[in-house]
Amino acid sequence: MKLSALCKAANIAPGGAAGVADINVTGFAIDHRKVAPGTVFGAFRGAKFNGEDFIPAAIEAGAVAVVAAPDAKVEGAVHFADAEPRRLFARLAAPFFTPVPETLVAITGTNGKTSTAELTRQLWHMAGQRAASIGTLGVTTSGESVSTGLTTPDNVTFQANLTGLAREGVTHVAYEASSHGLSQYRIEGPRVSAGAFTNLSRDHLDYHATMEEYFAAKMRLFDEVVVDGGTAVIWADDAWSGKAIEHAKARGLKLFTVGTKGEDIRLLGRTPGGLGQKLEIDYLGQTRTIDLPLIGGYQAANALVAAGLVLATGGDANGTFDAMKWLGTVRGRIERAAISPAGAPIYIDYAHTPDALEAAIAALRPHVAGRLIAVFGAGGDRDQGKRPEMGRIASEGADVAIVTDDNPRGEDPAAIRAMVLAGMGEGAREIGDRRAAIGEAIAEARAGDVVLIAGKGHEQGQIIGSGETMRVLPFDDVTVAREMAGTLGGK
Ligand SMILES: CC(=O)N[C@H]1[C@@H](OP(=O)(O)OP(=O)(O)OC[C@H]2O[C@@H](n3ccc(=O)[nH]c3=O)[C@H](O)[C@@H]2O)O[C@H](CO)[C@@H](O)[C@@H]1O[C@H](C)C(=O)N[C@@H](C)C(=O)N[C@H](CCC(=O)O)C(=O)O
Ligand SMILES: Nc1ncnc2c1ncn2[C@@H]1O[C@H](COP(=O)(O)OP(=O)(O)OP(=O)(O)O)[C@@H](O)[C@H]1O
Ligand SMILES: N[C@H](CCC[C@H](N)C(=O)O)C(=O)O
Ligand SMILES: [Mg+2]
Repeated sequence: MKLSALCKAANIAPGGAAGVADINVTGFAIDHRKVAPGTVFGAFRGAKFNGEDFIPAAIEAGAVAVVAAPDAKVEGAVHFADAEPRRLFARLAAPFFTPVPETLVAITGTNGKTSTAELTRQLWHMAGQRAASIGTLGVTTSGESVSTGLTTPDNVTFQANLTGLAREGVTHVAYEASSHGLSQYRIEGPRVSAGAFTNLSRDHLDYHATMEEYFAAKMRLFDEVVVDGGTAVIWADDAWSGKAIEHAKARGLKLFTVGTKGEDIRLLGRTPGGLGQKLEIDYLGQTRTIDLPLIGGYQAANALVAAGLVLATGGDANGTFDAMKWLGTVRGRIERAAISPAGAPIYIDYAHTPDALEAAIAALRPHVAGRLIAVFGAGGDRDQGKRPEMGRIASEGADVAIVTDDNPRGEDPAAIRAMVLAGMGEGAREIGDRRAAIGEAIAEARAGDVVLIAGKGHEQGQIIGSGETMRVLPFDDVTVAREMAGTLGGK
């Protein structure tokens, strides 16, 4: 594709550079090691590196244009200059990455992005659409799931994935917009019909200075990313929902609110059952009952937001609400892994924030006749302030709380556990080795008890060390829970 055609399609002036018309563009890269002849290179100032340092090497490798800050030094290639080069790069790349699926929706919020994206995909699939989700679980279609390593992949991977999916015939994609992804313009480019906000609570305060800054990063979804005239689907029951609604209104988006305070899908009642729950909702003045085969108030919220996204993008109401009774468990989100020898169910959940841990405990509480035994930890090289809060929530909410390791990364695991334990009352237990901690919880469980293993969900490894010494030791909570239950005589 000619660079001039890209500029025209993206409505970008190439800054008076001569010869743009004749330049052939063969691809886009943000890492100079991926530059080939004909590539447009995005040189960004990052947390670890200054991409501008690699401009000469990128040009040497054949970059024909460089998107970078105005004061970057670009010699021997066209310089697309902008104070926000990541955004300009995404816009310039968008016409290159075609086709794209017709219907794109993005989900932001501290917790519930993966679940909502995946449940949206399932609802579309059941409505006969070719659908995919992109997020923490990777790129998921009805046939397979391929990991990308990040929740929100970099912009080139993201746009290339969308084109790949469209070529396979996928027309509908729901994807997660993490705050890192939003603040780094990783998901900019294609046309996004609707955005959803699930909730906001403490996380990532190592990356964002304050909760307000963290919220502002998320609100770029409504302020800038969703297309003019698109829809904002908002979970209305969160403390930050009112502010999210203000952003959507200020931008002139259509509002679709969901929850007990929702105006579009109003949750009237929720009754937990054995393996699921009954939801009573009001939609357009009509009361409906939904048999949701997932447990927990949090998963009810995510399923209803997913339904909101489907309806906001043209889905049929009767079909969508009916299909909710067939929704499948999202991998690692209140997923039942095994039954202990004494008959206690063992659930795996991805709760790695205080609010999520509270939600996971609340999800299981109605199913506990005896004691709730929780095994949990906090990740290394991440927000430290959340650790004692997680400790407090586990010791208040669970009957037995065992602190263990969860991806210590570059930190001393014992020091992380000590910070978690600082928030816990008497009786807190500490077993660093995750396998041993899971084993102890399962061995201890009696009939009527429920075991919760929180923090790693779908993850397949324990990350130990950082930089050159980083190792990922294979570890899967579901497998370990089954092995431990099996060894002890459960199933
Ligand atoms: C803090 C953060 O988000 N970092 C991500 C970000 O880095 P950055 O833009 O700051 O880049 P950098 O590494 O400083 O490098 C600057 C630029 O130089 C380029 N470069 C760098 C080295 C080189 O040799 N050549 C070269 O061209 C890089 O490609 C980059 O464009 O962009 C990189 C390229 O896409 C990511 O790999 C990197 O993710 C790191 C590994 C990471 O751990 N990110 C986590 C925190 C993250 O993003 N998590 C979120 C949220 C999770 C959640 O949902 O809670 C996620 O979306 O996954
Ligand atoms: N709507 C919700 N409200 C409160 N907690 C939730 C909600 N949805 C999920 N959770 C909790 O958060 C955990 C992670 O859920 P999920 O993976 O869907 O969120 P996420 O936003 O994608 O997380 P991440 O930022 O790590 O990608 C769940 O296992 C659960 O404990
Ligand atoms: N997207 C989150 C995942 C955390 C998962 C948890 N197991 C941990 O390692 O803290 C993060 O990178 O902060
Ligand atoms: Mg996620």
